[in-house]
Amino acid sequence: MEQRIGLIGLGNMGNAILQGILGSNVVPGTQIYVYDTHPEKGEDLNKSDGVNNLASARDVARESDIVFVAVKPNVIVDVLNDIQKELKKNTIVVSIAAGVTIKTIAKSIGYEQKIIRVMPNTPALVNAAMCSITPNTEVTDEELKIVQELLNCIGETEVVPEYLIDAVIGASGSSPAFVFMFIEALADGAVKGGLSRKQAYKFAAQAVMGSAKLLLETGKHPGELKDMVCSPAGTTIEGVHALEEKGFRAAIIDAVEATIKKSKSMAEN
Ligand SMILES: NC(=O)C1=CN([C@@H]2O[C@H](COP(=O)(O)OP(=O)(O)OC[C@H]3O[C@@H](n4cnc5c(N)ncnc54)[C@H](O)[C@@H]3O)[C@@H](O)[C@H]2O)C=CC1
Ligand SMILES: O=C(O)[C@@H]1CCC=N1
Repeated sequence: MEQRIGLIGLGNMGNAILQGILGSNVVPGTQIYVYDTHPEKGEDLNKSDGVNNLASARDVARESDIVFVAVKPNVIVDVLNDIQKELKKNTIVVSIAAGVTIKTIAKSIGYEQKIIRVMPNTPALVNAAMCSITPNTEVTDEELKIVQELLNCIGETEVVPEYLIDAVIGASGSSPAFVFMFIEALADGAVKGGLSRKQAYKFAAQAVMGSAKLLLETGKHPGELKDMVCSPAGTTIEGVHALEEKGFRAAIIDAVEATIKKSKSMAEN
């Protein structure tokens, strides 16, 4: 890929995107420009991968054709206002901030700028992210494909209209936290049954990963896959009953709904 890539913010997500791109060799390190207010985050990269660790967000914006802005939602507007003058007409600005709309971004950098909102998740750290992608009307199909190709370095992508990003946050942006709580609870139960903590995490995590893989690869309905586990008068149906009694599904739907509500309220502010 000939585009020069910028990354502003090298925290959990910025660093995951950077490592994914570097690992895939889609773009060489020398064609990547980064800035974080903690410059030490980019220093080692500079030495080992040739990544350009620059002195300001403005410098990154000036050098890049595609700029990923991976800072927290409460600072993104300041960063966008800061870099606005350095953007070229064709520079694509990619925001991964939760609850920050394309309109808010455009207000800072101009309504004619090419903008893409992406909602990734932390499995990006192991190249297993699920990312939604939403371009504004200035982005061409070819440009969208280029950004999709970059994001494929960290996982899977789906294009969605902007009004559905809140739901994506519930389903995949925030949900890794819920899944980790589930794995922790499964392991706690297994430890109660006598399994060592270390083995309990391995059994529980592998079961979650394997189940997700089974669903994705077979395309079967989750209910059908659940039924395949439940032998008549067996062990699993006892556990299913216990979960239903405790309102397991309703608790998860409530959690996703709470996430969506918060995301919408952030967008309104
Ligand atoms: N953590 C997650 O699971 C997900 C986060 N996001 C979004 O990703 C964005 C970043 O989140 P994280 O990586 O988790 O946060 P983080 O706190 O790990 O990283 C933010 C980074 O930005 C740097 N930074 C702060 N102000 C800056 C500035 N003015 N210029 C340059 N760098 C600056 C910080 O030093 C830090 O390294 C947020 O907007 C969040 O909504 C989206 C999906 C999932
Ligand atoms: O909690 C948050 O706001 C971010 C967005 C999605 C996951 N983490």
